[in-house]
Amino acid sequence: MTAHTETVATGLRIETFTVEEETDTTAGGQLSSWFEGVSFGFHENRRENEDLPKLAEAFAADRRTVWGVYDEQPGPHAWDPRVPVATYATMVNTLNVGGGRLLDAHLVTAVTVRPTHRRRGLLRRMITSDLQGAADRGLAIAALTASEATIYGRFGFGAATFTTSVEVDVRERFAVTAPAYGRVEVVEPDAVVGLAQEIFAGFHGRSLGSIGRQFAYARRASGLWGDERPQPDKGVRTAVHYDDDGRPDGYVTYKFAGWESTPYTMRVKDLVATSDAAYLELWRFLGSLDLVERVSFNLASVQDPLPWALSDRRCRGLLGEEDVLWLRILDPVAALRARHYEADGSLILTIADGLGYAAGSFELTVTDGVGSVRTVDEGTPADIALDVAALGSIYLGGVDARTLASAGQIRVGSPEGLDRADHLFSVARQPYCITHF
Ligand SMILES: CC(=O)SCCNC(=O)CCNC(=O)[C@H](O)C(C)(C)COP(=O)(O)OP(=O)(O)OC[C@H]1O[C@@H](n2cnc3c(N)ncnc32)[C@H](O)[C@@H]1OP(=O)(O)O
Repeated sequence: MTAHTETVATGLRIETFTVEEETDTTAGGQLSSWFEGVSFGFHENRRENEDLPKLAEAFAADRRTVWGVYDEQPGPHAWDPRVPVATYATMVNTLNVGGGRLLDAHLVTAVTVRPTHRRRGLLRRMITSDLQGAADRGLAIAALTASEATIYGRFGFGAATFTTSVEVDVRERFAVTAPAYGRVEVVEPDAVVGLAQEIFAGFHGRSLGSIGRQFAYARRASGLWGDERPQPDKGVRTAVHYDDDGRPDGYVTYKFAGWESTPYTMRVKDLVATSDAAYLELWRFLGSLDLVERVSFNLASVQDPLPWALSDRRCRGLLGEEDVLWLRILDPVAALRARHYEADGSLILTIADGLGYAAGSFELTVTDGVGSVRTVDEGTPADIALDVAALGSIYLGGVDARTLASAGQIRVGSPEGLDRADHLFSVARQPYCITHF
């Protein structure tokens, strides 16, 4: 259902619409054509018409708003003008901001601009208009996962959470030393969806930096849906760990890389645990898979306990680190108030924001882990001065203020002020987001 249409440049029309259960999913319809645009932008296969109803159901459940830019003056033989030359989508889900607090965040996804229309300001047009709308609706934070690290800083987003890619040698020398508990069951895909949602909810509530998952996630994790299409991926298997009282406290879904791929490798698709102990039990299970020599996992925490729980820590090889969540603070007062703090103190910070939303000087005072924020006069000497993108990076504690000061991203009023900034924003457990959207 189209909510809004606007001409953005000569011959270019922007349309935003929401997806509902009754949305037309036939080939050539608005939604089907929009998916064609997204698939083109990410170099994926064309969509199968039969998949559309399931994708529409997922988008309706997520309450997504979808944007398309249409070329009204296509050249001769140009592709179907119903297929947008630029796409964009948003939804709201929760971000764990520490201490078990969940804050609604504005999530941006499916951003593409056709090569024939790139670098003419279409992304800028969509994202600035969208961020304004999110700010108007009172959302304090926007978030995305970025295809390239060079795109979103200019719009005020900073990299905020990180994961590591690991490869674990699970041959004879692999052994988890932590005491064993509970039991593992292999579970059928149909049962996985509910279990995955339940276990993820437990993880989400206790994990700083976690983003709530969209409708399709549990289906993809279980193999009911494949990565490319909402059709079963019959190679995906799931094991669920139950604690000593029979409560599910973790699951892992995995897929064999094939007999041609040596060493024989099992790829973890999704691994969610509600406690460190359950996490290690799932690794004990993965290490017990016969005929498998290596297990790969690309969403491990940067503070992964696994090597410390192995009798031979060198079984676990570190391949690299990736940024996951990028945050854009839209309302610094609301965002800084919402966050849980592990230390008390006060700080004056001056924020620069090219788009204006977060610009100003603020005093943050934390008492018993709860922040209160007030605006202060512009001339007030600041302890730290930073761009809103740098604030997004330190907001969850994924990088400390000192590191950003060393990198020239934070200007320091006094060494003591930097100490306080470090103290206030630091976290014992690094933020950990295992949701891509
Ligand atoms: C949240 C997500 O969905 S992440 C996925 C992002 N999408 C992709 O990676 C798919 C492939 N790429 C694309 O579709 C496009 O190149 C996009 C969406 C990245 C950029 O769209 P465009 O319409 O070309 O961007 P636009 O013209 O508005 O550029 C805005 C600014 O960003 C800069 N920019 C755009 N893309 C990039 C890039 N890939 N790397 C560095 N800078 C970029 C432009 O130079 C411009 O800078 P300026 O305003 O400071 O001069």
